[in-house]
Amino acid sequence: MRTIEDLDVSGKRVFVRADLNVPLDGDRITDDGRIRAALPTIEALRRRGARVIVAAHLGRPKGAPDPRYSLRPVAARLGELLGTEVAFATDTAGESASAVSAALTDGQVALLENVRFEPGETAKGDAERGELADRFARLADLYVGDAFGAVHRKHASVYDLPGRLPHAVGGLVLTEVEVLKKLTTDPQRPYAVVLGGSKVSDKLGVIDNLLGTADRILIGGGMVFTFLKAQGYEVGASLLETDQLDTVKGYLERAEREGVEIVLPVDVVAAEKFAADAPHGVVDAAAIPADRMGLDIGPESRALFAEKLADTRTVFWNGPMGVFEMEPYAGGTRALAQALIDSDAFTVVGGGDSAAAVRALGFDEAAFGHISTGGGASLEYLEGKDLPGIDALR
Ligand SMILES: Nc1ncnc2c1ncn2[C@@H]1O[C@H](COP(=O)(O)OP(=O)(O)OP(=O)(O)O)[C@@H](O)[C@H]1O
Ligand SMILES: O=C(O)[C@H](O)COP(=O)(O)O
Repeated sequence: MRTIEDLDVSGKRVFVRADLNVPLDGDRITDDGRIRAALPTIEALRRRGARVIVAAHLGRPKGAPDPRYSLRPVAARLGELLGTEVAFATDTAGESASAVSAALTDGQVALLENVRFEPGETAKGDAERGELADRFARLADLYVGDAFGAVHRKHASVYDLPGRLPHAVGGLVLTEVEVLKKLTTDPQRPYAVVLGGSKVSDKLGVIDNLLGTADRILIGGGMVFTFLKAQGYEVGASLLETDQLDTVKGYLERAEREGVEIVLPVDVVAAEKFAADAPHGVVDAAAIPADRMGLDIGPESRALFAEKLADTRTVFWNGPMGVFEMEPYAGGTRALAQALIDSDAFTVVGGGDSAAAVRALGFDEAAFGHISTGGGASLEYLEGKDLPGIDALR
């Protein structure tokens, strides 16, 4: 793969696909980690006189403009971090984008509005994605793929556009891949993987592959309930992927056959509703009341998870253990982060929300081996799957 050093960027318009999918509270950015991670590539291009057009997605809007998912606050933060004004295009590949791109001078930076406001970005059909990629291609001379968190998405700005412009891989993608490679090629053992979060169906598939490589798999977060249900327990109003129950039963059987330990919580913090002020309490994982939802792993589970991590040499963690954004359900994630710090393992934390949780709960990033910007992306890398956003850059 060509790197940005291999491109002659001076005076050229360079389309940089970054992952700026940051958590927001209204229009306030609650964690800017992904914006910071995108800076080195943008700064390197600016220094060399490129006209930088940054494109990114935010959340999962439905292929049409939606003010809740506007990247405008991200443009402002990016400008603050770069110490220069960032022009903002109010559309993604329309008149505003063309005008902003045409007005850039050497070293200037612009951000396009959320690429997922265009239905073509996430379209299944090649033709529809291709049509949008053609419009993107008219905005720029060169392409740099640096959105590590989105490389597992076969989307127009990630997968189709690089085929239409001379392209290179960005430094963030290179760094991420280098670290994750260590986990796929002969990790030091015991090797444990901790899975949580809420994108359950996106992430369950990784377990199939992990059963062949990890020694222990610890399950927390919203992922727990599909496992508990598969074991025959009631999970009340908790997050549940009913159509995955058979798959999960298969994982549990295979784990047993192959001697891989799957560690599930023994207690959970269950609440009457998805709210910080809802009545809540610790219940047995095998007896979640019908009107309650599990929003965190309980104290006994935290101790159990810490014990299962204490002797590990390598740990990959993706997905918060609970709804850490609300203090009553942050304890599990806090305890897990502490257990990783207390172990002697090489630790990799993957995922936008997982990394945000570590920072929001006040941990020092340097206490972890690596904090990856990719959640689903890093899992798919570990699964050994083809990543469209990397394949397209080869
Ligand atoms: N028990 C639970 N019920 C519902 N939501 C939960 C539960 N536990 C954790 N979550 C939520 O999971 C979300 C994070 O999940 P996600 O799978 O997106 O994590 P990530 O891998 O770090 O991020 P990404 O894949 O987006 O990079 C958090 O917002 C958290 O509130
Ligand atoms: O948050 C992420 O994992 C990436 O930004 C990709 O987002 P997506 O899961 O909505 O494609």
